Amino acid sequence: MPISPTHNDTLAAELDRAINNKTKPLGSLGTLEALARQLGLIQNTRDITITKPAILVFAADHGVVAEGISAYPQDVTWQMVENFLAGGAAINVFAKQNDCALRVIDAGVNHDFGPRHGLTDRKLAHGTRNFAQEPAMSHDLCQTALAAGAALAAELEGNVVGFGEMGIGNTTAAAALMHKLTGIAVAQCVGAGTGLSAEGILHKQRVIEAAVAHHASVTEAGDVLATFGGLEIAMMAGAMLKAAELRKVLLIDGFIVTSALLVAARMQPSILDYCIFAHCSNESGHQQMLAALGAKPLLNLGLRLGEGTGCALALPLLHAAANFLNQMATFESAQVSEKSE
Ligand SMILES: Cc1cc2ncn([C@H]3O[C@H](COP(=O)(O)O)[C@@H](O)[C@H]3O)c2cc1C
Ligand SMILES: O=C(O)c1cccnc1
Repeated sequence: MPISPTHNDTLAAELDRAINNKTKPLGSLGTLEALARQLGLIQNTRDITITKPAILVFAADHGVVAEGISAYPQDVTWQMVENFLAGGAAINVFAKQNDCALRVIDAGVNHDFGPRHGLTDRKLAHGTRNFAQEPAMSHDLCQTALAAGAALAAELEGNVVGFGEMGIGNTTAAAALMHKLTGIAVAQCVGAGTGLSAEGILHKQRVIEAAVAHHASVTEAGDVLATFGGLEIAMMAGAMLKAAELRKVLLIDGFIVTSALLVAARMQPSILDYCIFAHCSNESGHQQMLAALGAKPLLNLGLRLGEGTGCALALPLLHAAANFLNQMATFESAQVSEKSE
């Protein structure tokens, strides 16, 4: 199903009028005003609501770790999934703090968890293949991941969904996707990830450069995703597309989540109307990736973690935007004098 653009001149004018009539100098709530307007357009109403926000954290492993492109071993992926289930990760803390539901999805972790309370098992493989040598996924596997993500988004009860991820090596996949989908040089797409040295970053760059040369003929977004992506990235892209189709608000986290959106936006550009960019990550490359999407992030906290942490931290700003529009008095109702010149 196509994603409808949110453009609506009549509603936009109504929202602007409602925002401007609040007891404050014109424009003085800055970015919150733009946010309220966007929420109204997404929800197609002047009465915006934030109900049952949830963050979906997609986890999967990456064959490209065999090239030595991460500062941490692959086992950290499943160990962190255990940590999510035990409530001990940063995303658990921030989601709880902001009354946000959390759902952890095994999209393709290289570990057998067995049936586990709190883990949504959508495992499609024990990780992807090493894209330095062969495509990460077959076309069919990638399509299955997109469809599984869409099915998860269709189950959401709330109207705001944040996206997070866990997968050692996934900044390498995300950088390759960024290069292929924006044309920005690989050197500007790579960063330290979990903390590579300058030498490590250069090696990561060389690995990606060799891989993109190896797969030079791949250009279509779905093929780029299958060749360089991860199962968590593909499942996220599928969930994003379906969530936007269902007119949910999409909260976009850091470098890896934004790379999934790059893919989704290539498939359906109108998805961008539904996206709120939580923050600009410290992963070098994220700023340019956001610029390529014309995105203005809400926060700039120097985060470089992922897991959806930026989404959880930005959620109070969405509440603030909804609350000021719904609860502030107008000049008329509060009998406050309007601007005199
Ligand atoms: C303990 C730990 C917790 C994390 N939580 C998220 N990531 C983040 O780091 C990984 C990407 O970095 P790279 O591409 O360099 O491997 C992803 O799993 C991401 O979510 C973590 C990484 C570690 C080590
Ligand atoms: O921006 C992110 O999401 C990010 C950056 C570094 C490592 N993991 C995640």
